[in-house]
Amino acid sequence: MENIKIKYFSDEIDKVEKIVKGDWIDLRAASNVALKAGEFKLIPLGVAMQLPKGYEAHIVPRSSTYKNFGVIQTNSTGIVDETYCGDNDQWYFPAYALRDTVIDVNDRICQFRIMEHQPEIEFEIVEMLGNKDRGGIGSTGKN
Ligand SMILES: O=c1ccn([C@H]2C[C@H](O)[C@@H](COP(=O)(O)OP(=O)(O)OP(=O)(O)O)O2)c(=O)[nH]1
Repeated sequence: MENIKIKYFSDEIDKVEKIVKGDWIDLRAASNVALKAGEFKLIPLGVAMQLPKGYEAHIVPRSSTYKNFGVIQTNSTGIVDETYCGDNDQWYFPAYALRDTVIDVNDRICQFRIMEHQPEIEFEIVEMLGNKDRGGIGSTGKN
């Protein structure tokens, strides 16, 4: 069991908890947000966290986020660094609206999980990798 210190920036959102049906942990909009089609806004998620040592967090949309709210997450996956743990390091959801939309405070708009950092990596420059080519993108065909 890992411990995560969490600070809330709003009393209007429910506390973070694992939703019984999903493995990832849902996050909520911490304010009412209206977006016009084509507009971008950083939506505050109302939390800051001290992640366990050696971990980062990955934020992605919920599968239903686009259907419910008409927004996509502009960075596709948000990475929260372990060092992003100051008292003002609130988490945000970068949202791009494809239609006029309203997101209400406390709506569950995205989800996160923690991941261990990748191992330390050293790059070794070579002339040849010496392996068989797999083939380019799509080279295995459609069916
Ligand atoms: O969807 C996201 C992605 C990132 N962050 C926070 C946590 C992360 O640690 C910090 C910086 O993110 P990142 O390093 O991906 O952004 P950058 O564009 O490289 O900015 P910076 O110069 O702050 O590193 O912003 C969020 O709140 N939401």
